[in-house]
Amino acid sequence: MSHLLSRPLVELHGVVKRYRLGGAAIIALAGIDLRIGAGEFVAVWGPSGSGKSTLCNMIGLLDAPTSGSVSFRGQDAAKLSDNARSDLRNQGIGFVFQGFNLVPVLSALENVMLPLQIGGASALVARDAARLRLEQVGLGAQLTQRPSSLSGGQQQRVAIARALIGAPALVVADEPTANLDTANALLIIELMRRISREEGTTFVFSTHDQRLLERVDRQVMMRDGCAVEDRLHAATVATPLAAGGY
Ligand SMILES: Nc1ncnc2c1ncn2[C@@H]1O[C@H](COP(=O)(O)OP(=O)(O)OP(=O)(O)O)[C@@H](O)[C@H]1O
Repeated sequence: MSHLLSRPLVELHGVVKRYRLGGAAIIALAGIDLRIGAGEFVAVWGPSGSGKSTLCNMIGLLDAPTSGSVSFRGQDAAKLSDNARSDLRNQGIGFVFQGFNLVPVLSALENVMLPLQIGGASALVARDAARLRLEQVGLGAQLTQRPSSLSGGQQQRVAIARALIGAPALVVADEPTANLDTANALLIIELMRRISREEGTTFVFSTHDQRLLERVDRQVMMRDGCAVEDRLHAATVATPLAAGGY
């Protein structure tokens, strides 16, 4: 789907993020303009320190820019109260992290149920929805297992199921494959892309692994806080590795 034709879900205008470290100013983002449409599958690529995580935090409304604006579903995040911004984020955006961030004492099912229960859903409703999501990511047989008994790839699939449990329009994944081997990294990307295609969910993930870029529709290349390249790309589909993988 073209980012020029599709309705923008996220819009960044002139986004600058500056940090102070001692007396020095660090420019993490140097003025980013970006429009991400509904249903796009986007990789943010760049070397260490180029600003990928900072950009993900902006897109996910986890952090505010020093200057410039970030809008989600047409709403300028800076013009919302803290509560309204949290509501917008909680209802519209799911997150996946490099370290999976699962609760160790909870089962896979309980981990995925958690966001719905925090949002006020009954255990019955949350359990049914979580089971469906875990089946969708190929973990229907691992519902009662704790994270420590799952592989890294399986833990990240639980985290993806958890990110999707509220049916968000956008999933932001900061280096979701950094702790995985290549085979599992590719499976995770294929899984996210399949869900994006099936449900129209927008995915934005960061990576420093260039090999993953051929699996995405759009590549945003970061260098020194700037988006130096933003291009559409005909993604390679279904590899033998991914077929039947989960
Ligand atoms: N909280 C912070 N305080 C000070 N400087 C920061 C902070 N967060 C990020 N930076 C700096 O901003 C720049 C961009 O960091 P960022 O983490 O966004 O890059 P990255 O591309 O995600 O790097 P990596 O691949 O290593 O995670 C770096 O120079 C980093 O040191």
